[in-house]
Amino acid sequence: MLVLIGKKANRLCKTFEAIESTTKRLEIQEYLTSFFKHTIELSPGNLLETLYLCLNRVCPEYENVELGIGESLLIKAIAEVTGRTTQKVKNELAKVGDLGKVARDSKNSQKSISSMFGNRDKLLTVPKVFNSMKKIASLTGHSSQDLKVKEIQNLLISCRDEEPKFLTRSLEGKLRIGLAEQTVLICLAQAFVMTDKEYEKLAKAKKTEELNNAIKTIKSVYSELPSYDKIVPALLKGGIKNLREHCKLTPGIPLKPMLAHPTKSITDVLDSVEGHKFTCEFKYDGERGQIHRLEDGTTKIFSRNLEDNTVKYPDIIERISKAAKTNTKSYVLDCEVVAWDLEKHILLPFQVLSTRKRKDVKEAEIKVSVCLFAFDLLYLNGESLLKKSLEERRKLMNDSFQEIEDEFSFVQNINATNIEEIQSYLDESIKANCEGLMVKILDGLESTYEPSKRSRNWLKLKKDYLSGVGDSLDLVVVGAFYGRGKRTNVYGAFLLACYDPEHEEYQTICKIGTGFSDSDLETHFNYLKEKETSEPKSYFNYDKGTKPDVWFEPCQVWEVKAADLSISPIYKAAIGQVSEASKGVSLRFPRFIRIREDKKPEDATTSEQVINIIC
Ligand SMILES: Nc1ncnc2c1ncn2[C@@H]1O[C@H](COP(=O)(O)OP(=O)(O)OP(=O)(O)O)[C@@H](O)[C@H]1O
Ligand SMILES: [Mg+2]
Ligand SMILES: [Mg+2]
Repeated sequence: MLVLIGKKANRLCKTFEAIESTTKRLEIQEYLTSFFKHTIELSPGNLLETLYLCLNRVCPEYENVELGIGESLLIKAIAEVTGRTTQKVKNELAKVGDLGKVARDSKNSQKSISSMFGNRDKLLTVPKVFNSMKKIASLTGHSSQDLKVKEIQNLLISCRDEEPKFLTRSLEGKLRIGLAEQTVLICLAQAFVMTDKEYEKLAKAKKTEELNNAIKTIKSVYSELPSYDKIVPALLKGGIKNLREHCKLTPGIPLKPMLAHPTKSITDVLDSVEGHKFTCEFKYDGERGQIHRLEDGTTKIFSRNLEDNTVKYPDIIERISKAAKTNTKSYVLDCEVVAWDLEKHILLPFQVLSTRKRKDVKEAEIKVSVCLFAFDLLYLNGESLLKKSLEERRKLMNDSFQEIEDEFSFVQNINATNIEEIQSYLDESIKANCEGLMVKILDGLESTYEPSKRSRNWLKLKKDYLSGVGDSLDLVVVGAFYGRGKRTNVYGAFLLACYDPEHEEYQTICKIGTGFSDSDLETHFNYLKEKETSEPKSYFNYDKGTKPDVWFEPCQVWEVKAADLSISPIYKAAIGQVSEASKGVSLRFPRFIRIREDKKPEDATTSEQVINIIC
């Protein structure tokens, strides 16, 4: 069992070490729960900061502050603190593949600094590390690079033992100790239950029940209100029992959107919804928009990834108050923003929307008009609607908003019942420039809004994949091959990977050279050449036989269509999970569709989703 010694940061570091050294879920939970318990008992004021350090973040996810300090800045700081040349640090990195380990080894082999370990004032503490990281993440502008290096150096100087490793990795934004957010939530819930005085007195079965209930509560609260800034103080004040009361869906704080499950045929769909009342809606091809109207009258719009898109859509902000009826004061509305042809009154494809500017958009200069298609209402006038049925939510939405021609509309839908009706509605949706249909259960417990879940109560049915893979995949570019012939000045083909959150690694899935226009290839080359790394990242799972000419930092997600999936001896997606241990999955005839600006590498298609497609 873990020995907790020394000051707080070192204890946290020891916990990280213990977590990293095992892959057993229960052991990981035991380490972290015990650490949280100590923190709650001994220094509750540090709990929030501790939690953020575990999650490798400095603020709620939706504020989108990226740590991600570039490799070259870190190398510079490490070199200066340890008295090595940057070249030496780079050489080490090429050998070891993990800048964290390089920092630790350089630091620990350096004798002159060791005298500092005796100076307790210089030891790292959780608040010191957290505040420095927050400061580093917020620095911008001309002189910020130097200031960042200085701040990093200050931290590194005070590091000892394994601290440089975890600190460096955290600064890179890649802690990677195998600690998923769901695990952190579980441990937080357990720690609060276990520190309750009454808990020890309970019988064993009752204890298990309490723990399970607490975990359920915290997960559900977090998906409605993804902000530890709100949750941790509420927990410290009223414990887990009162959490739901203090932390509810709040306009202004985006919730993780409900996601849909892919299907491959109409009979698939009908099997799934059998016995339920359901609805078929057009599936519009634009960008998701979660519109929040706060009590104070402010309006905000958030993307699928909880990014604040308010400045991108001044036109939407302006019109939404006309669409809301007089009695509609505060709300959260789930919509799709789609490019719109004002003259012909028709939908335009996603490609048109993607040309719209992202920042500093002035209403008078907007070239791409959009129409808003509302499909769900999650909050209305001070009340969360998440637990209501879709039928009830839809009725409230229809009663609270009014359509405005060319600007705001409810999604088109019918309550079909048989294959023929669904087929003809699917054809109609394609004619209208939509991607296909969304089929949703309308009533009963299965029709509540499930934040962040890829639910079977929402099914997507796309036209072109009825007989193929069912859906496109969103994959990360991890490497490239130099082009030949016409493509000599750019990369000609790329190595793609899916993401496995369980092992925190990117697993290669195919080589792709099709679907690119000449201008696509140029765009990709110009963007990706800056992202080349000398060695593959240690968290890439690949086979030597597929080694590309250059490797990249994982930085971009591409939507890709494929004709089929097959078992492969050289690609690593879902390795060992669909066939023999040494085999993975690969895509057949992959074709590039578009860049997914709204997804980060870790939001890419997961190996579990790949398994679902192939099985
Ligand atoms: N009627 C609708 N109801 C719900 N979502 C809709 C509707 N019409 C369009 N959408 C869009 O479809 C998306 C879900 O399908 P899509 O295949 O585009 O997902 P995605 O963005 O690729 O994400 P993922 O592949 O992870 O599900 C929603 O996030 C939303 O943006
Ligand atoms: Mg879409
Ligand atoms: Mg998709």
